[in-house]
Amino acid sequence: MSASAFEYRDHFLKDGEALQHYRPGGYHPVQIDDRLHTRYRIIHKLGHGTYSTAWLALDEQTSTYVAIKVGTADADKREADILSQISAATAAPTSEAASTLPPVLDRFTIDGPNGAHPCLVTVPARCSLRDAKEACGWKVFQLDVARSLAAQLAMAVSLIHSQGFAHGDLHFGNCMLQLPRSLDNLSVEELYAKFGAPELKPVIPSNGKPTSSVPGVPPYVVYPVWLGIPSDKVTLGEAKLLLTDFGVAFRPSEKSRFQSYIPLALRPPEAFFEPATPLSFASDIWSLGCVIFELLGHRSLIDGNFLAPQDDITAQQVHLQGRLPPEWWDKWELRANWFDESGKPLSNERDVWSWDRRVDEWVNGLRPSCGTDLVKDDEKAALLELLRWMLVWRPAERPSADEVLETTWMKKWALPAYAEGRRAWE
Ligand SMILES: Nc1ncnc2c1ncn2[C@@H]1O[C@H](COP(=O)(O)OP(=O)(O)OP(=O)(O)O)[C@@H](O)[C@H]1O
Repeated sequence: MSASAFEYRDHFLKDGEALQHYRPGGYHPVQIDDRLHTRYRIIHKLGHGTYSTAWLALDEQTSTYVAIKVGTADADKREADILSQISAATAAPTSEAASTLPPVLDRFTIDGPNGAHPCLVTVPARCSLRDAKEACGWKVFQLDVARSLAAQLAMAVSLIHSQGFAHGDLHFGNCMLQLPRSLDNLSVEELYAKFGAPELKPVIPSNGKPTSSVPGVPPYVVYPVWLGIPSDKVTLGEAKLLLTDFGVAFRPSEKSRFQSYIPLALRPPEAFFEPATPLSFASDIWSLGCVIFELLGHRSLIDGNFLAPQDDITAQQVHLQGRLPPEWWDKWELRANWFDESGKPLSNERDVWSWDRRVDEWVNGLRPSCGTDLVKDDEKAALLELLRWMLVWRPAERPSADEVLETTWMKKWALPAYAEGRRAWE
């Protein structure tokens, strides 16, 4: 019997991994209280992605909690290598940016019914920035918190780039908030009392008849634990970033990468208009600009869920940055649906969202109602100067991550907020 012959007993299971991925080459059927690599006791589920399930485990040798990312058997196995290479090169204690990357605490392979699964042991995070925002009605961060996180993210990207790697998947779901180490003071029972014990959803054959289970399919799936916090409640002292998911990171100098894996709304335009030109560090800079906006705003810079077509995304980008370079403009087949030949939008003025409008309404619009500071005019001007540069059409004209850190907005607003936050961590 294959995994497709199974379903959850609870048909409305949200946040559960799709059962059909429990198949040869897919997920490993991890269960609560499993002991991995003889020392890691599985305590709870943290989440799942396309290529992994992630688990909270107790390291019985050190009595600390760790996160274990258990890859699918067909996952690219290089993530731990890449992280190890970057952290080996940044072991210098002076590298503040190194604390924004997950340490590789251990790595091993599990041989299971679905194949050999790479396992990466690292620190557990509190929640992603996306989940923190989802948990907040206003979908905002306090202004200083947003500034500090933006500085840390730019520092993390600068560090990765300095080691020759591009991240390739910079988005809100891969930016996490660090968890205070005080979690280690909790026993497993106390942790369950505080955050909830694992909720198990039985997996049953779709014909409903009891049958012996298939080794590659777990007898139950687990709801992920919520260790997180609503975005507006994050204090400056708690705003410690962890940039995760190096599953598609790459070294542009070693191997050309043409395909972008990043969600369309944050995907740089060269991925669409120049599919035969390799992506590079500048592609991360475009996405970083989008994430910085999203940190400050209650909405993403480019409006687009996974259903939004590429042309709709391109049209919004043109509303922001003006006419495309001529060779791209000519290549854009559906251009005439949105713009005349001169680049003038065909839609109503109220449907055209300029940089100014996006900052006034999407960054500042809700801030008075939820009692957080506004981005004032001098900061807005510096922020727009930075974002316009990061989202320049031609990749070669975008700033490097180091240049981003040298801009007025970073030096006058983001880095000072980060420095103030650091004092609260110590
Ligand atoms: N260190 C961690 N601490 C807490 N949760 C984590 C951690 N690492 C991963 N997760 C959770 O597991 C999920 C999957 O992780 P990740 O995005 O790294 O996996 P992936 O399979 O590479 O996903 P993608 O579909 O983005 O390629 C994350 O969205 C997050 O909820």
